[in-house]
Amino acid sequence: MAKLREEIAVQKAKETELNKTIHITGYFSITGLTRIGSRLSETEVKQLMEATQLLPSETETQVSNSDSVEGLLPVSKVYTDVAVVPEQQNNEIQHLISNLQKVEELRLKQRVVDGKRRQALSKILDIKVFCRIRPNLSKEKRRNYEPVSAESERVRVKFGGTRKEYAFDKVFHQDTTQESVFVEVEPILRSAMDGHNVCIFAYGQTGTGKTFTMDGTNEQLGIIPRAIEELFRQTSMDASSSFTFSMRHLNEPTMCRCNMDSQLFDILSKVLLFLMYFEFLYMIQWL
Ligand SMILES: Nc1ncnc2c1ncn2[C@@H]1O[C@H](COP(=O)(O)OP(=O)(O)OP(=O)(O)O)[C@@H](O)[C@H]1O
Repeated sequence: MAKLREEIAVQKAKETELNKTIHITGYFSITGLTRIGSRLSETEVKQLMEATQLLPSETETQVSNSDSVEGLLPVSKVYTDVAVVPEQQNNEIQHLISNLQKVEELRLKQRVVDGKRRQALSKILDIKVFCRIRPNLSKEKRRNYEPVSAESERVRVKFGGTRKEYAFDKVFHQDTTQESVFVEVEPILRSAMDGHNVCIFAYGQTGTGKTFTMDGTNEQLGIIPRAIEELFRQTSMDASSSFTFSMRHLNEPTMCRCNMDSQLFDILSKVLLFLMYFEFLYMIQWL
């Protein structure tokens, strides 16, 4: 009998020891779960706890003090402390994460496309020379002959028995709208946003339409206001970057009045600085 009692005491001691181990294992498992809690849904945590038989049965609402191990919280207390993310919030978080991944992928794609566009533009955007022919104004006397005839890239000028022909990248005819002129200039703005220094200038004799082309009127905006508007529009579309532009607007009216003789005209043509207009130097500089 005494031996039997001794045996029972040993078994009880073993049982107590085993219970301690279960609580300790349970505690650390749940602590681990709370660390990754933000990634697990409530159901997932429950399933895990049920699998390890640590979750108290639904009927078990109260846990006696004897359940707690010295220095450790009872299992039910630990369970309620677990920071479980509710199912709906978890879905929203997963949705947000997948959206962020998509945005990041799109950004990467855009960077590749930007790189290609930059390469393409640097090939196209050399020096471009355009010629705009001003229409006759109502106050001007109509001549019975046309001193200027133009094609899409050539202009022929007849004056004093001489004829001259000039080649351009593009010729804007008399009826060309401000918008059509700006469309040709627009790629240069993209180039400015890519970090290149760009310059647009108009050259020409007084009254030929430099101010009209660059500034325009309230009804017919010229290159400068359209360019500023377009720059703001494009930069506001890219919230991930910040842009700093510096612009200079130079006016050199005397030069064309004093020196508009054929000699200077020829020199300018030869060094490829020729434009029909030269009054405004409009510089957009990337810093
Ligand atoms: N493409 C055009 N269509 C209609 N009107 C034009 C055009 N170009 C110029 N004009 C008109 O011609 C006149 C002279 O143009 P503008 O003042 O732009 O010349 P400018 O080259 O700037 O002259 P200046 O060197 O004396 O300042 C203005 O009344 C302007 O409205």
